[in-house]
Amino acid sequence: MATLEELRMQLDEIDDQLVNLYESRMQVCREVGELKVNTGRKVFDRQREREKLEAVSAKVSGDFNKKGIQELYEQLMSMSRKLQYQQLVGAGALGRLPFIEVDSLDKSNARVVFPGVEGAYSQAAMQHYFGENCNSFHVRTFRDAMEAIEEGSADYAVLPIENSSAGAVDEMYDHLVEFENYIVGETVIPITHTLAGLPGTKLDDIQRVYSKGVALLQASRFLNEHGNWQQISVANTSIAAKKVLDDQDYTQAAVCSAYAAKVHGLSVLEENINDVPNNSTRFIVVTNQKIFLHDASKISICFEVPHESGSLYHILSHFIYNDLNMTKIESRPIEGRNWEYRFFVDFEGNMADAAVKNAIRGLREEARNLKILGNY
Ligand SMILES: O=C(O)C(=O)C[C@]1(C(=O)O)C=C[C@@H](O)C=C1
Repeated sequence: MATLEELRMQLDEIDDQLVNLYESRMQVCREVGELKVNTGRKVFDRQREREKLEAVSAKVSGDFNKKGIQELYEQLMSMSRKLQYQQLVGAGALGRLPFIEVDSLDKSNARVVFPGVEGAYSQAAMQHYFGENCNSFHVRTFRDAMEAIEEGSADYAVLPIENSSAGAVDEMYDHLVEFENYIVGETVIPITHTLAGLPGTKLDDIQRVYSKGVALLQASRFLNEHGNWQQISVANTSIAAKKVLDDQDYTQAAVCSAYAAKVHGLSVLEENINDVPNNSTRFIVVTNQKIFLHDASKISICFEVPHESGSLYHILSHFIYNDLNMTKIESRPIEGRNWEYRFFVDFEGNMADAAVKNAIRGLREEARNLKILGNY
């Protein structure tokens, strides 16, 4: 029986041949790449890849090896595609950037919209990004704000996208797909909820608590200590505060910021009722123009993948191969297609970087309905 050393020597010899063959194969793929640059033919040829996978698996025996050779060839062909995308980018075949680079945003002349009413967290985020005295107005819902941007009655909207404890604001992800609006900035602000009521309200008198659903969730520990309180979701925390003021009802309270309580003449009945300390929310700044700041460092995209094994894995390999750091992934159901999902990915980079152009080229060919949501 052969020793381990002898067997390893045999493997080394086989691997030398494999490495040489790999290099030869890639050299031919490079030539194919040149041909594609010159003819404008697409890099990804799904039909050819399918035929290749069938052909190679027919040449080996046994299920285990059939599966193995298919996986190996999927990888090989994915490497050839990436090489060819690089060639296309190198030859300038990407054409113009889909977004226009700008040096700065004209914050002082901008008209900005935020959802909710005076005192909303979105207003605080807006002031944090655009300055306290920015020219602003408010609308009721996130959708209303997206519409105001799309139709041009505002230049920018400030909207929540993610909370540090409650996670993604799902509704915003769907709006980013639906509307032709793009993310151009982001800002994170601390979120400290209070329980607010009419001056003189006693905790024992409270029967109903109003707030945005996600804010009720973030204060669930405190609210659950008062299990008899009915929790009612409204469009916004500041709208909840306003409702308590308007109704003049001592059995009602709102979960909102101390600032919203003050603006609406309510008393803070209980301070800081967050479940977790350091609760904060990330807000995005949205506009209807395809622009990005020259020092932008994060890109958000969304795409769909064919409903088949390995498709997400292959799409994500474009980030790995181009050395791009993926910072977030979310999925949302695709409307009308049960159990199929659209993916949202954030990764580090600037649209003008070669690595980013290269990855986007690959993603555009291989994913379905790729949309660049913004570079900021
Ligand atoms: O045949 C081509 O067009 C190639 O570029 C080669 C190759 C491969 O590696 O075999 C690579 C990418 C295509 O999607 C199909 C096949």
